Amino acid sequence: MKILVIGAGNMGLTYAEGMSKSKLLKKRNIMVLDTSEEKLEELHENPQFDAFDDLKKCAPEADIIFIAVKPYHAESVFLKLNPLVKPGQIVISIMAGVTMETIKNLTGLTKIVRAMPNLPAQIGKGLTSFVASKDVTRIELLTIESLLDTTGKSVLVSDENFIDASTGISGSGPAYVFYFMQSMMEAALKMGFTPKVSKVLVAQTFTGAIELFNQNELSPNSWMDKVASKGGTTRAALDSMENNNVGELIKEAAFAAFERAVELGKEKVHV
Ligand SMILES: NC(=O)C1=CN([C@@H]2O[C@H](COP(=O)(O)OP(=O)(O)OC[C@H]3O[C@@H](n4cnc5c(N)ncnc54)[C@H](OP(=O)(O)O)[C@@H]3O)[C@@H](O)[C@H]2O)C=CC1
Ligand SMILES: O=C(O)[C@@H]1CCC=N1
Repeated sequence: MKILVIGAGNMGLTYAEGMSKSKLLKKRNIMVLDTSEEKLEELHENPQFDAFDDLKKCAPEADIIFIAVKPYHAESVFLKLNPLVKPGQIVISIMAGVTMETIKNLTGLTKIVRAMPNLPAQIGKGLTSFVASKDVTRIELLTIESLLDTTGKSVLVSDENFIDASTGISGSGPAYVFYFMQSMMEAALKMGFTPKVSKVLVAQTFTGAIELFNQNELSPNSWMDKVASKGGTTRAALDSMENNNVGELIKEAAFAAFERAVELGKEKVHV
């Protein structure tokens, strides 16, 4: 099996590196294509991959074409791929919003997987939701799941709408966590801690809370109750958040990302 990754940015390279460790692949069966001179220079020095700047030289060879360019480059890539592909090739797209229908119409391929990963994939702690067109067989789906799992966990969803929805939760979600961290670090600095100590206070608090949360089935609300003493400091903070509607604003933000993913799917992408 040969895989072509188009777009060697944050996510494309992460997946290329993850998949190259898969037992399903023989050595050097990952081809990577990018348009940036700088990226190509780095890729040529990487012994794990074969690097390309021309689709004609690699697209016909691939069993799986993994597309990781920005959504506004999607159409240009699809139109260049169209005359080069052959039936039976599988496209996996991780581009936010770009629909399976667009991919099918513009590439002419019918075995399509739309996936939504997130940035912690870079350290093997990612979450990828994915959905497949009906032409993808059960065995192919198992192969794809195993490839996606090289960067963390995956969740197969029943409907494409859940890919846009999961973009609002897990795809964009790491940025919401960083937003919260940033605010807590700014508060720590304002209280007089050094940047170094502020970082440790915040990072270890997040790590500890997540590890506790993952230990059992308790809800976040139940964990909040364990931290908050009646009339104490945590209650003061949680009341302040409630009074300022922080919870509702976070939900609104997640829906803004979901809606933006749907919108991206309707926008005409640039050629
Ligand atoms: N970053 C994230 O957390 C997540 C991103 N995604 C999705 O992943 C996709 C990639 O995002 P990300 O990795 O952050 O983006 P990057 O900009 O880091 O990577 C995209 C790469 O593709 C290159 N490129 C542009 N046009 C072409 C082309 N025609 N052929 C080949 N390569 C091309 C870019 O080169 P150049 O820089 O020169 O333009 C760049 O190296 C996006 O569609 C995004 O929606 C999904 C989930 C999470
Ligand atoms: O911001 C974006 O559009 C991409 C998709 C999810 C995370 N990053």
